[in-house]
Amino acid sequence: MFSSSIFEGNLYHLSEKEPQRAPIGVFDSGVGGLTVLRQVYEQLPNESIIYFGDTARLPYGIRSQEEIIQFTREIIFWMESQGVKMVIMACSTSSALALQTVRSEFKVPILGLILPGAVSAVKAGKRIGVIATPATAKSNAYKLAIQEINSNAQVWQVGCPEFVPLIEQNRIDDPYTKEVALSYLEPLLEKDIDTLVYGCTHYPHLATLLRSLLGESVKLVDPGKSVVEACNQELELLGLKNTFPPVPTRFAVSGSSQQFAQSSVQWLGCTPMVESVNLEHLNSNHFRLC
Ligand SMILES: N[C@@H](CCC(=O)O)C(=O)O
Repeated sequence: MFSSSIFEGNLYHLSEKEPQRAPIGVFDSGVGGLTVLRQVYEQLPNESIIYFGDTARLPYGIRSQEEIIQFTREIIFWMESQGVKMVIMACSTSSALALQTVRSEFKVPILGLILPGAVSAVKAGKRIGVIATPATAKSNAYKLAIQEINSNAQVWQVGCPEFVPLIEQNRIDDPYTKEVALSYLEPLLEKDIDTLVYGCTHYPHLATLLRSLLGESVKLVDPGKSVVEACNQELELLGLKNTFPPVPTRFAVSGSSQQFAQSSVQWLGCTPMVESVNLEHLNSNHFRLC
């Protein structure tokens, strides 16, 4: 039953009595992962979730690969200690720059956004634009994954350094955000793209604005939706789907819990209880030994 899992050779040996009841860990640098959480609520309503936002260290998109790998390790190490049965990297930057490295370092299955997003992009079109953080765009992760699936697909990527800070500051309706969005989309519109991939989980928060600038003909691909579909399949394959009533989502951040509670209320529709978690004590020593 396990043999067709993509985690073959890296199986999570669950020792608890009812592993299905364990939560799924979902993480991002900030509120971006809430767009993935929304998909989890829609597609996997029975699952319990631990959401972590690394708000003390965002934005990730201008960090080095070494930093992103280290932050990702610390978060997954913490999530494992909280007993998660699976981790969804709800962050394209971590998925692009850290997934390959950390997947072999942990027992817990870890899902990233790039491959599921690329599969959906290839189904949607052939002239594909990707908007992403500078680190993700520079990594070429989406472009390589898309062209590996369809070598005829044409892919143009644009790094969008201003989007994450604007979204985290809740400046979505600010005219300046529209100006910035137009400058990022213009080169893609000139290429006559038929599909646009949200190469960062923060960007679906700009869906209304982006749709108004793109017109109706360009298809929007949300890798967050695709990774949750993949998660559903993995849970099924591993016999880990929760059949019990879920517990309320636990929210944790590395920065100010109050600030996160305030900024996430508009996306969640309620004010969450948010814990502050200090990942510093998990620092390098443990990982140097790995
Ligand atoms: N949500 C982001 C992280 C962006 C950032 O912190 O720069 C991503 O998907 O890449």
